[in-house]
Amino acid sequence: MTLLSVNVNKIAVLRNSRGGSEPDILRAAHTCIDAGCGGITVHPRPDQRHIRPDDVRALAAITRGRVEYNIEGNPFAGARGSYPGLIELARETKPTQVTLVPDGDGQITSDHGFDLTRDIDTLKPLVAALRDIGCRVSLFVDSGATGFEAAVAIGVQRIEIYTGPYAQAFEEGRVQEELERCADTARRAQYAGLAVNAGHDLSQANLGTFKAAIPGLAEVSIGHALIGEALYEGMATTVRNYLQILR
Ligand SMILES: CC(=O)[C@@H](O)[C@H](O)COP(=O)(O)O
Ligand SMILES: NCC(=O)COP(=O)(O)O
Repeated sequence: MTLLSVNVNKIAVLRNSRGGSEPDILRAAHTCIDAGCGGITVHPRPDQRHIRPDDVRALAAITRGRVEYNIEGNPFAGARGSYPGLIELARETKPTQVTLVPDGDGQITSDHGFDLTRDIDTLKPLVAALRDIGCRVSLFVDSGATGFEAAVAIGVQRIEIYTGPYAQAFEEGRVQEELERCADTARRAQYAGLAVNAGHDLSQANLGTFKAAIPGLAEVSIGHALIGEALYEGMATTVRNYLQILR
């Protein structure tokens, strides 16, 4: 069974749009956990547009001993600002897994993975620091990535395949080539000794096809589509509840 880790960034986007504490990110996480998800994911960014350091800490407390906790981000992000930084947050909160992602500070969302051949020396001390803290370490990579043996040699345990291009291809009805690229990437990573996660723009529409093509897929982290779908699927009940009050 592939573990579903729900990314709750978008709950925080909504909350931050008004200030205050609604919608409550912890209530949302509890709801996902009670519904049976296997993990909660956050991707704090240095501009704190959604997940803030206090959210990272509070979610660590409610996930501990119940489900996996996955913190994603660029370890160098906000290096010059007041944002505590990914490694410091991991040291404080001890998540199950840290997924390193090579985002720029102001990037609107993640849109590429590491080049393992070029980035491996930079990653080495970070991976070591995270392993010392006791976190599983995963690296965000594009389909078609190479250099998995080198990643294993520095202590990396998983990759997360960036599925944005897969989701785009699926929507455009030309999925086969990108799906095969993802499957080949997963096979090579597994052969090198890495477990394989996947994420970005996965949805109820495109997830089944992806899972069927990737034997042994360990985890998917899903936020944007899942939160949007939850709005649609919960909307009718909520409207009916309001109408009941107004009778
Ligand atoms: C690494 C990845 O694909 C996700 O974490 C995605 O970037 C979500 O981040 P945002 O919610 O900030 O777009
Ligand atoms: N790692 C991917 C993730 O956490 C969620 O990405 P998305 O579903 O918000 O695109």
